[in-house]
Amino acid sequence: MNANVASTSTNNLHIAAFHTMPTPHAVQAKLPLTEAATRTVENGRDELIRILKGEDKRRFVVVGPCSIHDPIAGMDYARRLKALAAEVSDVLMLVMRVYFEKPRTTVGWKGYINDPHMDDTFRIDEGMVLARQFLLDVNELGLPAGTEALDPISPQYLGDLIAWNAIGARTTESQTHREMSSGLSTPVGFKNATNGEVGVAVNAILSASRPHRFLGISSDGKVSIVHTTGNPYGHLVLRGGDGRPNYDTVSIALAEEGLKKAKLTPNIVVDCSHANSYKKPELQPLVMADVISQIVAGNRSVVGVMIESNIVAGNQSIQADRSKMTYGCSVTDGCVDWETTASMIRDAAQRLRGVLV
Ligand SMILES: O=C[C@H](O)[C@H](O)COP(=O)(O)O
Ligand SMILES: C=C(OP(=O)(O)O)C(=O)O
Repeated sequence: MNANVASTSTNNLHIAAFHTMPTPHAVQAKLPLTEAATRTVENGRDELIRILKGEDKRRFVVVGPCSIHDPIAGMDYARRLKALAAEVSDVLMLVMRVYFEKPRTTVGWKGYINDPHMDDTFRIDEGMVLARQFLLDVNELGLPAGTEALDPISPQYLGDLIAWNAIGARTTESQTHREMSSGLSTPVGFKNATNGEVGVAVNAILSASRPHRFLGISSDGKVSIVHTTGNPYGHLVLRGGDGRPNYDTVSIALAEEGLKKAKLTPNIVVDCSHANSYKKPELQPLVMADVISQIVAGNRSVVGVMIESNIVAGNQSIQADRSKMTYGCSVTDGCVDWETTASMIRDAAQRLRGVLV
């Protein structure tokens, strides 16, 4: 690592250091994609695309911790989810939420890549390798992974291991994220804004579907002009906003109308967490049950749901003394516990059997 700042009287006044990162190619060479992981990523993306095209009548569920902070607990969760995925695969496709980058309302821990040791040492170089190892392990189990694409450079390091990307509520309106999405290799779910505005996500889907030219990095770490071809698999994620849910039948009908007006396929994912459950994780089962009722009643636009779930319910603060922390409990948003998650998914599968069209 080096640390030098070429500052002048007008430049880099607030930058203390530049530490060089290993290139994406170097990180990938250290932890290469295996055959089993490649199969999981390719099959996961294909299944998602078939669901988005209406060729596969199942629905997908992006489910897992609000953020990964402990890879041992994360893999414990992944193994449970893999077994559950096999049980419900006739009607539901499960994608594990593997979120490493947290967009904060103000400040706070920004995730496993930014600060993997959770002690403000900010070893992004180590975090990137640890995140890649975790994604490899999840994919080798045969479980596809979904993540939030927040940092526009990270996909060059990790994108080959991701089956589904989200653009978050705080960045759906950002040109940088729309440009990045236009080049991502996966289907991308754009969330409505934190104030509940859905139009920005519809605009994001349109923007990302077109080719763009912008500044980025190549796999050998060179600043480059990136040429993208456009992403045809953008869809809408309703997460509620401004303290109000938006998964009810009227909100979904309005969202469908907005997508159709923009000449987009009305594909909607409902995030059972965030403002849809007033940030009370214990309300997520009610949201999910309501959305499943809409599908059972004939709704075709809801293609998936998202659940924030962990081994243990709720959340906890990060403590310097790790022995005081609860295993398998979120350090960001509160989650439902494993038992609740399994029964939400089993109930949904039970109700969907025989009714999916
Ligand atoms: O899902 C994650 C959080 O809602 C998001 O990162 C914002 O978190 P914060 O409001 O605690 O910063
Ligand atoms: C940050 C998240 O959600 P949102 O962008 O909807 O706030 C998340 O799902 O982790």
